[in-house]
Amino acid sequence: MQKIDIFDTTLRDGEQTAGVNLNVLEKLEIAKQLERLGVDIMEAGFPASSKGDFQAVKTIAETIKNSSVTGLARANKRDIDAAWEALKNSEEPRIHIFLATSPIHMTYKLKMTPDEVLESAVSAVKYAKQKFSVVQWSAEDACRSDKWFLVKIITEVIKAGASVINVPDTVGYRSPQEYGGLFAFLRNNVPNIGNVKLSAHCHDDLGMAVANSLAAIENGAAQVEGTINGIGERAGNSAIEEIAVALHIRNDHYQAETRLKLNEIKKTSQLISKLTGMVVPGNKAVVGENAFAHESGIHQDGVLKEASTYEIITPELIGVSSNRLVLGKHSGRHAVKNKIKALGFELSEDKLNEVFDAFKALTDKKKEITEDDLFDILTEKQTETKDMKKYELESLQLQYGTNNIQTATVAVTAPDGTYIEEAATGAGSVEAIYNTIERIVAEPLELVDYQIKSIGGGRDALAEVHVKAIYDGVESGGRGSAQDVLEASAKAYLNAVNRSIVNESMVKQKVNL
Ligand SMILES: CC(=O)SCCNC(=O)CCNC(=O)[C@H](O)C(C)(C)COP(=O)(O)OP(=O)(O)OC[C@H]1O[C@@H](n2cnc3c(N)ncnc32)[C@H](O)[C@@H]1OP(=O)(O)O
Ligand SMILES: CC(C)C(=O)C(=O)O
Ligand SMILES: [Mg+2]
Repeated sequence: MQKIDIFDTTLRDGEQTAGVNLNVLEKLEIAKQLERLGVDIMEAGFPASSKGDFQAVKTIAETIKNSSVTGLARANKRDIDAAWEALKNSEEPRIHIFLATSPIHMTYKLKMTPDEVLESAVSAVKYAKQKFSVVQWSAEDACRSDKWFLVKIITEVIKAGASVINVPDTVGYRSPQEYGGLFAFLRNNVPNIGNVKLSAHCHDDLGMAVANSLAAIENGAAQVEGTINGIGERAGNSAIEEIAVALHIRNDHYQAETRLKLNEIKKTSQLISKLTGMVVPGNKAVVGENAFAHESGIHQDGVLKEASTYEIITPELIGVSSNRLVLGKHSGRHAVKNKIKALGFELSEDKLNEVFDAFKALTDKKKEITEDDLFDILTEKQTETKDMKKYELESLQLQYGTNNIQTATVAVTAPDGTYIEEAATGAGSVEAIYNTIERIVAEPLELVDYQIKSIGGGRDALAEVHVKAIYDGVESGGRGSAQDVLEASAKAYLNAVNRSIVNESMVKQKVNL
């Protein structure tokens, strides 16, 4: 099994993400977590770029013991000196010098000839080698460079003292086949390539960063660079967690491994998302909120029977406690039944069908059905008195205006089966509804208490209303839940009426006995 070094650049290339700016303490916290994750090398920043970054790299270099710490430098003495001052007290002082080698960058950005670039790279590496035990050199924009020029400059910087050669796809331009091919080409054509480690550094402009990094490994890269959650300049860098998990899950194919503690991945991802403000998309591979969530009935059924039917990665592998079966529009009976059991309910097949129907009806109104929603359906279904005829809400309509008297129109089916529709007004919407219901029901009705709360969280949470009312001289509690507070209010009031009717009839039955 080949060992692949993980070079994490979350604190340097990751921090180059537009809008991200980490202070020293935030960088230090991330560095400690990267050390716990077990990255081999962390690039803590670019010491010459600012006082803050210099201080961050120095603090991290002096704190972290179980990962090597490095810093970026341009090919000039000032940057190399700044890097040395920041890194000299680290366990293994290591510098990362870069210089662009592509015609586009040399001509327009550096305004240097290839010979000047070669000379500058060699003298920077020689200078750095007098101070640092490990010098890494990167050919910026290597993938748009002339490959024979790459051979020439890499040969010379190795002679000058570089022990790691990085071949970045700076603008995410290459396909996996091409990028892997470039590594094979360099291995075959740079005479002293055997003296160094080859490193891959990919960007995600065309969505191929991770695939390219894996292709580099297949063609001799012994180090891969990237960031957690794939953050970074423009479309970002290779996501380290994806590379590491791919190597682990497909080690039959890659025959390579890292020393990362994979069960620290989720925590690391969450910390970095929190401190950078870069939200991880739900469908992101490995660390997305939905990476272990199943919504559709056929998948949920499969996962309940055997998780590996639809999971190639176990949640525990990356430090997530369990998968999630999300109850929603696409869920089937198996998953609902499983959740009902987990909530402690034993239902007959008939009751299960009723609950399932109510569940499906709710999915037309709500995206995700929470445990609280299901519990609400279950308690409603378990406690309803089926054999008793009662008032049922058919429709509710409100006319509302901030400075108006409110008007409600309520339609119900009465216990004798007749359809009744009434309208009434009130100072508020609930009062208008309750005045209308009082007109509908046969006996006098009086509201004693009204309370409302939400079931679960979120904007689409169900509303639950509890009332106390006296109907025909009998006091009863009533409850109603619905996504709309006014519908829940109407249901609760009618429920109180129905329960008074039931209570009254039970008392009568006892008297008759
Ligand atoms: C591919 C990458 O990710 S490379 C890393 C990119 N990261 C960053 O740029 C983040 C930090 N950068 C900064 O804070 C600033 O750019 C600094 C402090 C480094 C430099 O700032 P300034 O001196 O104002 O220069 P500015 O950024 O405008 O221009 C860059 C200069 O460096 C030169 N340069 C670029 N790369 C290199 C290199 N590898 N070696 C030497 N010089 C270089 C450019 O040609 C340009 O030189 P010029 O001023 O003679 O035209
Ligand atoms: C500094 C270099 C390695 C870089 O980030 C790139 O080329 O993308
Ligand atoms: Mg980069």
